[in-house]
Amino acid sequence: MKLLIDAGNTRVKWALHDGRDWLAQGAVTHADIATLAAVWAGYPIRSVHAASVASAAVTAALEAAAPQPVQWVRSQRDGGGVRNRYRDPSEQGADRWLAVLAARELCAGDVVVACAGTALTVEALTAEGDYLGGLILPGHALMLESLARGTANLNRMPGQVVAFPQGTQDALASGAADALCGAIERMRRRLVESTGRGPAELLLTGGDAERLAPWLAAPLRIVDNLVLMGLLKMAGES
Ligand SMILES: Nc1ncnc2c1ncn2[C@@H]1O[C@H](COP(=O)(O)OP(=O)(O)O)[C@@H](O)[C@H]1O
Ligand SMILES: CC(C)(COP(=O)(O)O)[C@@H](O)C(=O)NCCC(=O)O
Ligand SMILES: [K+]
Repeated sequence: MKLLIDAGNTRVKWALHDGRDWLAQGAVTHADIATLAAVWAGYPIRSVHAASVASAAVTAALEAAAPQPVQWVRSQRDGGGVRNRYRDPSEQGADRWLAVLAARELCAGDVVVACAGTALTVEALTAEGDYLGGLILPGHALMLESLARGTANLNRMPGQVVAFPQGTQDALASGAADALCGAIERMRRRLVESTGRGPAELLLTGGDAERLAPWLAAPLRIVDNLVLMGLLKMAGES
């Protein structure tokens, strides 16, 4: 049985896979990583495969909780039928590379991969397996927090997402939605323009995927734990 771990900047997501099925999964905040040791001790785990974009303290806590040595995965130049066009893959968050690898498994055609977590990342992958690159933006919570912190008047709850906001709370909610979804839709349009083909698929994952989905133009597919799926793929090949 394999333990797969995706350590993001807000939460650690994990899952167990026995070679055929996903058996268990969970998510904890950084403060609760130590509680995972007792959970994982209940399973016959043979190997542990993990990706982290979090702090050294988080990776150390995961190594302490894991029942086997952790095999840390990093972004690569090539693999799984994908060529990474990032100038320096060692600079890139492993979660981004793994989401793209998983997208390659799920979609045969051109695809935009949006991971809505602490940050929003938006990746462009062609049918030929060219991962062209991607965007990094503040995620939904960070965007609102930065406005609350950096201004005198915007520390308030967001309202409704509407076309023409006529109050501060609606303006905040709608601004965040347009920034996040606008970035995704612009990337989707650029990918279509650069390939000259029909519409690209959109895969959406991360803790805010359900929040963003209603604001995005269809068609789109929400995939839970895309990064863990990419980890499983890499673990199988290693
Ligand atoms: N149970 C939860 N705990 C924390 N954040 C959550 C939860 N459910 C949804 N979210 C949302 O998901 C975001 C974090 O998504 P996640 O994919 O876990 O991020 P990361 O990979 O950066 O750790 C938060 O900013 C929050 O808006
Ligand atoms: C962009 C990220 C902050 C996203 O992190 P997350 O929202 O998943 O916590 C992370 O992938 C990261 O730190 N990347 C390094 C820089 C890069 O990918 O170019
Ligand atoms: K992300």
